[in-house]
Formats: sequence, structure tokens, C-alpha cells
Amino acid sequence: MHKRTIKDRIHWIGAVDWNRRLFDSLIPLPDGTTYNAYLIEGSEKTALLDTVDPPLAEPWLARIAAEPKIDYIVSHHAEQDHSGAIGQVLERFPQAKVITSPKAKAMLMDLLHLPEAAIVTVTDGETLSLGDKTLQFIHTPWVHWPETMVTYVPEDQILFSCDFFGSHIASSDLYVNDTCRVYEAAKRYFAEIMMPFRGTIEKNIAKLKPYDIRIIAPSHGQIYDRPEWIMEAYAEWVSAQPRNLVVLPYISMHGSTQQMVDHLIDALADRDVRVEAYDLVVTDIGKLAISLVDAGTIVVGTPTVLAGPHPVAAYGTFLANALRPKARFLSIIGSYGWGGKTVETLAGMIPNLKVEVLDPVLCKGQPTVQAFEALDRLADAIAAKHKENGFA
Ligand SMILES: Cc1cc2nc3c(=O)[nH]c(=O)nc-3n(C[C@H](O)[C@H](O)[C@H](O)COP(=O)(O)O)c2cc1C
Repeated sequence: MHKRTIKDRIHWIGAVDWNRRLFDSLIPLPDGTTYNAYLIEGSEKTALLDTVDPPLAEPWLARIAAEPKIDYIVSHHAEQDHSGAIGQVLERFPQAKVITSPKAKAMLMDLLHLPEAAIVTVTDGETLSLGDKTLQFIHTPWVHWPETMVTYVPEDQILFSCDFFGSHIASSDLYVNDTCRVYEAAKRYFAEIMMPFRGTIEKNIAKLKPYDIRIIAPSHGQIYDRPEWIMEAYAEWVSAQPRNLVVLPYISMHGSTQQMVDHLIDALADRDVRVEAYDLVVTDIGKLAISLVDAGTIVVGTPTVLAGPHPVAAYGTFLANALRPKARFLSIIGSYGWGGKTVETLAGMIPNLKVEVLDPVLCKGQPTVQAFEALDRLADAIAAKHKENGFA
């Protein structure tokens, strides 16, 4: 898409990837994505903020090459979808300096083999004058790599936040205009990219508080010209208090675990506990991750296969452990044929989850009356724990 003006001499100059359906070879992207680069023309110097993903670099570089000058290339984040075309921009503008954090300098040299001489590092809070516009660099470590930083332009009150507050939506809209749609996309993005670093994200949100931010221009998705709601949403997502919600990822080969899952859903609903259940065979793991942002309890449903959990249930559990949601309770339900170590194996896969494990319910073959009663007791225990802890 063509260059688009945000404010006087501040432009979006990114690329829209309408058809991308998977990110990081992991994350489903139902709506595609954008790679947002920005051009800021001060009265003396011009800065390019980030680049685009290398597969989209070719048509994008033609537009960049048409710019009369680029003095600085600000690299907020060394990940290749933003930094991958810096080398080609330097070929067109060999006198340009790459401005980045000290940690990102090392990473840009490792990941992209950028020449050391082209890179200038900036400290936390340092400013760079473009003449009548100023770039102020704010280090935001672990949002979501160790080297990340953002840029604030005080004259225009814009925060260029890189992946912070981002969302994956391909659109011709420059600004967010469908808040509901962007809320879900931003929550999906948060769940998969930011949730593992909840604690540091919270600190970095606090670090941005003193700045008068009227516009947030992230590196994926549309620009927020009313940034309050996304900042409020982030504050809620990083908060320590989960909701009165059970997330139930499960799998069933012959229907026995499915019957247990169905029973538990009803039992929890009868006790006013919300449930979001995901059959891992068909689920979009992004949806599962979104639910994990709020979950008070996780219940994994799995049959025993080759003496342990079904491999797909193990994958779901491994992913939940890696994403480090704030859930406080966990249990395991499922059916088996003769025996195995399903509970021990799954319980050993969640060292990152700070959860109390509630009594699992395993039953041989199809669930019996006793198994259904045990599931009712599990629902009682979950409802009581949620109430005691004030999960709303
Ligand atoms: C490939 C395969 C391997 C299995 N391995 C075990 C096992 O190691 N231990 C066990 O108790 N049951 C084992 N089973 C039996 C299932 O756990 C049992 O049929 C269970 O009731 C299936 O639950 P579902 O109906 O929810 O799929 C295995 C079943 C299959 C298909």
C-alpha cells in the first residue's frame, strides 16, 4: 500500500500481508497481518522506524528507494519481521545509521550480520533530534525479546510501540475503527507473544505512564488514535486476578473422555462457573491462548495412550506451560484401558504454572456413575476455590 500520512511529516510506510495464515510457524492468523514501518521527516534529519518482513521486502524497498533521504533507521526489535530488510535499506542509503539498544546491536549483528560500524546504540531515555521533531527512546526489555525498545515523539505525542499493543489484522484502515474486532486480535497477540512476560509487561506499562500518549503506532495492525482502551485492556490482561472461568482443552479417540468433558461442562455451568472447552483436534490454538489469559482453572482432558497422555493433549499442556497463564488451579480428567502414568506425566509438564492440582478424575473405559460423581465433586471443588479467591 502507498505511504500514508499520520501527522505532519509522519507517515506509515509498511506492508500489508493479506494472506498470511501462520506466524512463527505456530500462531494461526485468521485475518493476515501488517508490518508497520514509519517515516519521520524532521526539519533536518529523516528517520525510518523499523522495516518489513523479508518476503514482502521487494515491493516495499522500491517505495523506500524513492525517498530522497534516510539518515537514521531505528530498530526497535531485532526480530526479522521488523529488522529483516535493514541490510537492504542500508544498501540504498549507505550513510544511514542504525539506531538501537545495546542488546539489539549484538542481536542485529548475530541474526542479520549487519556491520558494526553502521550501528549506534542509545541508552534508556536518550533523545535524538531530527530538527523540529525529537525521538525519545524508552527501553522496554522483554516486550517480548530482551532487547526491545519503543520511541516517543513528544512534539506529536505519538508512541511507536513496536510489538507492544500490536495485533494481527490485515486492513486498508490506517486507524483502528472496529474496536471489537481489534480487541480480539490484540488479545490473541497478547496471549501468544506477551503473556509469558506478564510481570515485565506490567512494569513497562507503568514506565509509559508519565508520557502523554495520544496515538499508539504499533508494528502490527492498525494505529490507535484512542489509545486508552487498549492500555486498559493490557492492564487487565497482565493483572494477577483470574476470572471465574475454567478452560478445558481435551481430546478423545473413542468418546469416553468426551462424555466426561460434557458432564463436567454441565456440572460447572450448574455451579455458575463459566467454561471454555476446546477439542484440540479441531481448535485454533490462538482461541485457546485467548481463553488462558483469563482462566482461573485449567482442566486437561485426555485418554491414556502408550502409557501417558495423548500426544496432542501433551502438546496443549506444553503450550499452556510455556505461555505461563495466571490460572491458580489445574486438574486432569480422562479415560484409560488398563493403566499408565498419564497424571504423573502431565503434572511433570507444568513447572511454570503456579497452580494447585485438584484431584484428577480418571476412569477405566466408559465413564460409570462413580466417575460422574467424581466429576461432580471436582466441579464442587473448582466452584468453591473460585468463590474463596473472589474470581468474578
Ligand atoms: C493407540 C492406543 C494406545 C493406548 N494405550 C493405552 C495405554 O498405554 N494404557 C491404557 O490404559 N490405555 C491405553 N489405550 C486405551 C485407551 O486409553 C482407552 O480406549 C480409553 O478408554 C480411550 O478413551 P477415549 O474414548 O476418550 O478415546 C490406548 C488406546 C489406543 C488407541
